[in-house]
Amino acid sequence: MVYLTRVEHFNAAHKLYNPAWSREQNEATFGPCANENWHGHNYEIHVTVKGRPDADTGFIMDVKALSKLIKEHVLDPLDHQNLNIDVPWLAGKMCSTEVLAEAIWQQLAPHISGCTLHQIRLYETPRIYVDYFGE
Ligand SMILES: Nc1nc2c(c(=O)[nH]1)N=C([C@H](O)[C@H](O)COP(=O)(O)OP(=O)(O)OP(=O)(O)O)CN2
Repeated sequence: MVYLTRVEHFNAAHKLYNPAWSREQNEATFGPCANENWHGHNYEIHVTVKGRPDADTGFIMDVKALSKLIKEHVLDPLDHQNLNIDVPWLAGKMCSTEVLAEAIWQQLAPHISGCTLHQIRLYETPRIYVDYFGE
């Protein structure tokens, strides 16, 4: 099995805020990440597919085609958006890195053909990242 990864990036605003909780509970749990007036991140996403290289092309899949799929289904909906407000498929969800990685998988997986989506690695900051394997 061979693993192929495409790295992309997007910028977005969000806050970590549970609307079912009081402001005090949100601030106690999430600290400055609960700031009502939002904060932003330069996210980096690593999308990994797995499969066997095709005998004719040597490709698991054309990585340029993978890049186009990521652009259409992930970057265009998320880049320069407010994750809590602007993205229909995140409506009602907590916008943590974990939840975002799972949601990105759900958006992308149905469009990968000829090989298998293996991993979404999502960096919220250079020091915080999540790996999601679809389970
Ligand atoms: N389990 C999680 N914990 C936290 C998440 C998350 O998505 N999952 N997110 C945050 C915040 O969004 C927060 O903004 C993180 O940014 P920051 O504090 O700047 O992160 P760094 O640790 O990289 O920055 P330092 O300058 O090194 O403190 C919080 N928790």
